[in-house]
Amino acid sequence: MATHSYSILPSSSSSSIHGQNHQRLNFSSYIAKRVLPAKVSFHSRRNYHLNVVLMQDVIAGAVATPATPVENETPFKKLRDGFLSSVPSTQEFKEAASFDVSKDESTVSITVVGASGDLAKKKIFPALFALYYEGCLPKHFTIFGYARSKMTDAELRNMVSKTLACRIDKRENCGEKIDQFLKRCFYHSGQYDSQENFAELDKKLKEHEGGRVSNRLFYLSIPPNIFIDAVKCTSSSASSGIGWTRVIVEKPFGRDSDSSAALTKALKQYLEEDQIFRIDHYLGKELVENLSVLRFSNLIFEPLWSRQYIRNVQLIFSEDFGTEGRGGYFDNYGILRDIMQNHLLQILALFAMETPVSLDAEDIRNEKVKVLRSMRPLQLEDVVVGQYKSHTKGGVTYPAYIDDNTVPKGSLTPTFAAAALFIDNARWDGVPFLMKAGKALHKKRCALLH
Ligand SMILES: NC(=O)C1=CN([C@@H]2O[C@H](COP(=O)(O)OP(=O)(O)OC[C@H]3O[C@@H](n4cnc5c(N)ncnc54)[C@H](OP(=O)(O)O)[C@@H]3O)[C@@H](O)[C@H]2O)C=CC1
Ligand SMILES: O=C1O[C@H](COP(=O)(O)O)[C@@H](O)[C@H](O)[C@H]1O
Repeated sequence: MATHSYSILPSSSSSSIHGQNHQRLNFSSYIAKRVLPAKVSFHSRRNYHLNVVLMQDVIAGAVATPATPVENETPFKKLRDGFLSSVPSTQEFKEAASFDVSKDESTVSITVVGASGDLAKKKIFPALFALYYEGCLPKHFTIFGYARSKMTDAELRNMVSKTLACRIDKRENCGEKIDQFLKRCFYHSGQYDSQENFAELDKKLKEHEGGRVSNRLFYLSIPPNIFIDAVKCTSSSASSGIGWTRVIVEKPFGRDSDSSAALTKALKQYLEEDQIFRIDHYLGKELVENLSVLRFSNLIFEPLWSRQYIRNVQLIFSEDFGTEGRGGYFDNYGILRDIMQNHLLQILALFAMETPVSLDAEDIRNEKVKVLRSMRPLQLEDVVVGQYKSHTKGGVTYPAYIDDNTVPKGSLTPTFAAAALFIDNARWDGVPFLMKAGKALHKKRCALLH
């Protein structure tokens, strides 16, 4: 396990956090169960958290059940029932996607832009395989990896195969399924700003689509500073002529408020809003989904969920590994923009928000926005930043952040940050929300303590 020492960086290299609330698509642990098929809408039927299976057990067991309250048909009860009933089955996902796996003759082509990278390997390909394994992809689908790195189809398949596992309940025919899935995976090497390279991709996609109605999904698994180039080329040279074209945009959505607004404006030049899907995968984690169920499904929690009973709230993210070749992305953003401004801030907003009017995505978003607007601007004296140094333990030497050859020499980008945030409203007045996030720490964990 890598245990690095940290150097504290000068305060000039720290950033203030401006709460933004762009993400709206929840993936279930990166298993985008409602993402892909023909005619599919990215908005779930219930419009909100879908993957809440384990919470029912918690509610039934581990979490104290209060004396049975008198249950009138109150808005709270409706909301609670909404949360409790939001346990989808695979069948429900298929229905939500409104496609028939066996009959639909349209195609879905999924292009993972940045396929050579960390996110693609660790999460996107495994998630796509999980969808395939569960029968949630339509009959005709193709997956293309796209990146600058040179790779053959066979090399991509080899890379992807190392990350696939049958994590789902039934493990029958797993090997066979993996082989079938890999046969649907292809690779095209190109620049992110080359219309010509995207036109070549378009040609290959058309060959696979075979003249059917073709729906295309582009997953931008690349650093945000190249989103616009990629979207521009996608839109001009590789969008679908006879079907929908959609783009998934990763976080961080810009570097600050201005660049975020500029990114939105630029995306709108090439895409309609309903083609853009902004993602924060922490919203699909069980911990996060369970949070809302726990809170809004139990009457006992409501009176306890405030400054009267909570002294502080801690949001902790730590990883026991460093950047490991991701400097090309990470060094431009640092831990504040990589983790705090999006993942931890989303959790904070969900934790602190008032009860939404309904489970509708807009109602939940509105409550989250109110929390963010009530937040006090972060003061420099309430932030500490640091960067991991080299460390030797048990004869093993772990590299410093700046030893990663993808990190620019002398970089001061923070890989660790801790901050105290405050929400100036009646519920949370005076309660510090303490965020801590770091790479190359003692252990991998994400925790919410209060
Ligand atoms: N890694 C993760 O677990 C997660 C990442 N994300 C988000 O996904 C996106 C990609 O992250 P991740 O995969 O980790 O990053 P990587 O550093 O692995 O970059 C992905 C790919 O983008 C290309 N690339 C990297 N840096 C540059 C650059 N400066 N200019 C042009 N191309 C570049 C590389 O492909 P090539 O050189 O072959 O073109 C690389 O393989 C980020 O927005 C990140 O926030 C979100 C959730 C989790
Ligand atoms: O968004 C990101 O998340 C991962 C951590 O995700 P997890 O689901 O494995 O906890 C992080 O490694 C990466 O730096 C960041 O971009």
